[in-house]
Amino acid sequence: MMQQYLRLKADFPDTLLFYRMGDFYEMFYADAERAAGLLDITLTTRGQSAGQPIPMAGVPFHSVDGYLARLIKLGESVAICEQVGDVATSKGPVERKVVRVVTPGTLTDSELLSDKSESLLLAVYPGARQRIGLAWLAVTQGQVHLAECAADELPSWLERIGASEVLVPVEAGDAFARRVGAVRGAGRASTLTHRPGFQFDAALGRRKLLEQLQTASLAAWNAEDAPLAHAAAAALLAYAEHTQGRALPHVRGLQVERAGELIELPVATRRNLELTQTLRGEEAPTLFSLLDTCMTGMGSRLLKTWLLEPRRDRAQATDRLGAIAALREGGLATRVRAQLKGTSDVERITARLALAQVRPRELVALRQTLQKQELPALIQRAPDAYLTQICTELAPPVDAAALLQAALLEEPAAMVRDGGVIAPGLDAELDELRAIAENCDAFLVELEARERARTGIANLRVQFNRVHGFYIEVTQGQAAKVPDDYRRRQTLKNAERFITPELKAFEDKALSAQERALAREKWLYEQLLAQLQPHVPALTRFGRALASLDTLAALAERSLTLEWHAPEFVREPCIDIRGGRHPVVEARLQETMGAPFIPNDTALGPKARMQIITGPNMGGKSTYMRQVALIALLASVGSYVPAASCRLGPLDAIHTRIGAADDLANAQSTFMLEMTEAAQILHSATSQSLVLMDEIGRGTSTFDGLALASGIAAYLHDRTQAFTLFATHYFELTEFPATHHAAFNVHVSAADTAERGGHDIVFLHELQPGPASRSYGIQVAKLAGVPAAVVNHARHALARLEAGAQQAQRQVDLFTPPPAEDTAREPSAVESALTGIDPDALTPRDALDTLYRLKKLASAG
Ligand SMILES: Nc1ncnc2c1ncn2[C@@H]1O[C@H](COP(=O)(O)OP(=O)(O)OP(=O)(O)O)[C@@H](O)[C@H]1O
Repeated sequence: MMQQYLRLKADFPDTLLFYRMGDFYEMFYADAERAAGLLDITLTTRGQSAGQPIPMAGVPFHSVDGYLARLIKLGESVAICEQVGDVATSKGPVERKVVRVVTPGTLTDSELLSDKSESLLLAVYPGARQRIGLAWLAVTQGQVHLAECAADELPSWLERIGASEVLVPVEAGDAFARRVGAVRGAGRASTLTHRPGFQFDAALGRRKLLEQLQTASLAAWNAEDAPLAHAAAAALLAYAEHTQGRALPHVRGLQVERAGELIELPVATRRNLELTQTLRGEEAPTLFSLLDTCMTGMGSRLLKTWLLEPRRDRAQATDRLGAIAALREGGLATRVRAQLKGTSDVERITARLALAQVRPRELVALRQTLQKQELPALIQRAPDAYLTQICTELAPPVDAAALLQAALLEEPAAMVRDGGVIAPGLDAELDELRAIAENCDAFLVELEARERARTGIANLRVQFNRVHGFYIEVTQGQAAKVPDDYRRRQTLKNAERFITPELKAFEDKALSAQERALAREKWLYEQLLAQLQPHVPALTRFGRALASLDTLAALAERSLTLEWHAPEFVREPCIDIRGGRHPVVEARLQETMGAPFIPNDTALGPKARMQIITGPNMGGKSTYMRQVALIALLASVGSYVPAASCRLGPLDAIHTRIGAADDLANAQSTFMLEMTEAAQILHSATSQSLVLMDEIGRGTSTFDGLALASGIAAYLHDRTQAFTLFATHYFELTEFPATHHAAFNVHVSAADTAERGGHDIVFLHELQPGPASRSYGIQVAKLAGVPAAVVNHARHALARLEAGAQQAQRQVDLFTPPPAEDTAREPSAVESALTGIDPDALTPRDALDTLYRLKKLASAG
């Protein structure tokens, strides 16, 4: 057995091997030690190897899912090795095989996956000339994504995709693997898996893609000319198949992603805007948690993708807005959502069906969803092209529903191996075998009565247990009375157990009937899955249509409940918002204090591109800036927005630089991080980007900070010309608009409360034109509970500082551009002459002449 184990283990050196032995999965040697540590299970030993006991640890097979979940969370992969041979007939250890490998990027079990997010597998192939090929998929979805990028763009792609597991060629080297491994997507590190370089083969990848898509060309997807992505796809598909132990018949879609098509949302932006995670890493409250009232997991997952992948082109967003408008009419969204309630996760169930991993109860859930016919009727008359298209895709494959109806019990067992899954009437043989097993009880009662009469033993009992099978039990006192045809099976303290030829014959028949019924059910279930395979593409389409409808209906419901309005897309560059609100802050205010959110307007256009925002701490600057970004994002996604109206011009990116905690993990100081993020923005923002700068420069000394902030503002204003919201505490910056035509001052208002002698403050949260008149730091400190002595001290110190500053009357002009560096200066006559001289070619006489000439030139210059 150990030889068999070691042979199997040799194919999975870096993966924990769960080796099935009876009711347990066992691990040996280093695997056992590692798993014992990770799972906190007992480490024992079994047998010996080279005189040493072999370490062993195991988990019961019926609770394996819980252990798998924990290992996968820790980034481990597990190869599941099952007994595939017949225990009864095999000589030596029963044949075993690794049936699937569970890895972080290829999960399919519903127990291991989150309902609301995908687990993605990504392959990265570094090609020639600093180009990189990327291919990724979720095994539970039907689509492969391809992309190619320059080497320096790789980190942002990795962050955006946020894969759970990344495949890299072994040959790419440690430095490359470290670079890939260092990037954290979606707030977590991905597991890095090395694959042999030959698997990253472009020709093979193209062929595999053609096979998956069942077509002769990739041209329809615009994917012919992407050899590096094809190479990545080869490794991706090979690995996905390897882990599932079979082909992936449900993967039938392809999408090529090009950097320029999406609105760029760098990781800092996603984090700062708290799109799917709060700054503290929690799931709520975020924009996603506020929006996600979807009725199904597939709807929620689709909504998340929509939120994170808005397109620059507005066609898709316009379609969605049209559908939402139609769903808002006459309570249609409410009726659709009522129908969607209780809908099963068709997308995942279909994927698991395609991989033959689907459980009976999932199929019953699918059947119920397929049998619901009301949805198409509900939306078919809605006057919207997108909804009409969804409606045609919502026609479920009727044959699949019929197959499921005929084959499965109403409430089947959880596992096929337990039996009790297949409906009566499907298969005559199964029905017969079941009848035998069910008639057992009647036969036994009858046999007991007969044997009591024959032997005269009144307390004789016919019984069954798993170890000994059927037996007749007689107490010790009566044992002498048993007839000759009784054979002793077991002797207990107070009783003897016997078997008779008749009972033995019955036992053989009953047990084998039960066993055969189980085997028959398993076979019938496999047949059912095979019969359902042709319906996989239709089911995939059906699932996608349900998910889209669910997402749209949720957005419609949100827009009604939260009183949002449709945005308008325009060609001219502008961000024009009336009565804009921050949706998450507004919801929280309402929940916690029942207080209203103060709406604010934003008017950015070619002549007014930059707002310099001042005002007290706690005044609402950050909230205001984020709300503008969120409204622009929501509009681009194709959702209604928290504003009375919104006109939005072209948008290619949303950049944010907002103070965050030190990134200690990456050993960067706050200031270093601040400048790195600022540098990235200055390099990549364009005149169609929206840039949020919150208190840039505050991480260093006042003069340094102010100087840098003014430099950055000038660069964004003059060169980048992006729409910029620039919040600052440097009052000096309120002078900036005086010399920069497209910049203007606004401030969040606050008022002194007169009744307390002007020493307290109320925040009005209203955005008003012009600079703030003064700062309120000391009042805010007082509000925060800083001791009165400190506040008093500060107030006096402030008065002295302000008086001193007035006396000095500094006249530093921060915004005059620095003198241009004299790089383009013409060379002087002497320099030109010097360039023309070749000293090695000069005779002493020439040299002397040249010297006189140069001297003359110099004096002339
Ligand atoms: N428009 C608004 N209406 C109602 N309440 C608001 C509004 N804007 C902000 N607030 C409230 O004020 C709090 C502080 O807002 P915010 O963090 O935006 O202030 P800030 O000016 O950026 O402060 P700091 O300069 O200290 O970062 C918010 O948490 C919110 O509760």
